[in-house]
Amino acid sequence: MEVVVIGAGAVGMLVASFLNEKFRVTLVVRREEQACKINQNGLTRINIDQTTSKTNPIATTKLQVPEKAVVLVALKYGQLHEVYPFLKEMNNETPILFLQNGLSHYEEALHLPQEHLAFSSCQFGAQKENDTTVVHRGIGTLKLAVERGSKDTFVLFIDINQERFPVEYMKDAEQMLFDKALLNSFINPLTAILNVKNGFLVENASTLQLLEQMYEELKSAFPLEMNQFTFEEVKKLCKKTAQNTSSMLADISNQRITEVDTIVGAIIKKASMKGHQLPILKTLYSLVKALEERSEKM
Ligand SMILES: NC(=O)C1=CN([C@@H]2O[C@H](COP(=O)(O)OP(=O)(O)OC[C@H]3O[C@@H](n4cnc5c(N)ncnc54)[C@H](OP(=O)(O)O)[C@@H]3O)[C@@H](O)[C@H]2O)C=CC1
Ligand SMILES: CC(C)(CO)C(=O)C(=O)O
Repeated sequence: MEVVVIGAGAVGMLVASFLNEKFRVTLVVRREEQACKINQNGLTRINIDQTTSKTNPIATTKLQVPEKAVVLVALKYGQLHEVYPFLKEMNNETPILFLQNGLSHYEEALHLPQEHLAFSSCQFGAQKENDTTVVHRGIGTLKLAVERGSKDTFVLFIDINQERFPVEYMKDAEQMLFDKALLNSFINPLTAILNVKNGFLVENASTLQLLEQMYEELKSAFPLEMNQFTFEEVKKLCKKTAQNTSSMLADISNQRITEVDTIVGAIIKKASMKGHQLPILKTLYSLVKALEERSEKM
């Protein structure tokens, strides 16, 4: 089986490096410079135990997918619109797996013509060190839910090292994405605003209290949806990815537009449709927007 990973950022490089231990992997990158570096030096993954693993995917800037390949989309939400036209024209039998956080891409992806479509919720931490090196910053499950088509098409992760890269198959893609957007709403805005790593949020008494208050606020807006969602899960993810720079903090630090709309904005919208206001989350949303605006002016 061949795998094509579109996007060689933190998640794309980490996932490609694990999959390349078993399959032929092509990484579609945006910059020629990154393609050359990966083709010359390979891809290096720094594992949690500080050991390194080297693989040799093929890197290219050409968006091409061979027959019988599975396509993984590892772009940020805001970058998806650049590849939708290509995905639409691709063979209908080519399976696509989306790896984004947030909710907005769910409905959009459903309009694609492909017969096999899946979504995932990545609970690991990944950080891009440079164009050829990715740091695994927290072992966490990659949850995968097949939205349509056959589950067998997406068994590609099954033989990957389960200790370092656990995978869990989920039934309901929309619920899975919603749960992850909730988790990200706790972690991402606060880490971006305070410029701290994920672990800080549960080590600091004031941020821990704020997380608890956010949990109560969200629970009163989504009592049924959060039936199985405990505060322990939030703490667990902060601890598991303690050393990670959240993707939102990485965006703010690099003066890029964040995914706050598809994550926090989408949760606020859902709550408001049910007649609930989320004052704490709305404040965090505005603060992240303020940081984005400040970057634009710099
Ligand atoms: N980082 C993390 O720990 C986690 C991230 N996620 C989610 O995973 C998704 C990806 O995030 P992450 O990997 O951190 O993001 P990054 O910004 O690190 O990676 C995005 C990559 O996409 C590349 N890119 C942009 N446009 C194109 C294009 N048209 N064709 C090919 N490549 C392109 C960028 O290239 P260039 O470098 O040239 O700009 C960049 O390397 C997000 O939705 C995020 O929320 C989920 C869990 C954990
Ligand atoms: C899992 C977590 C919180 C890791 O930082 C993440 O999803 C992100 O950074 O966007």
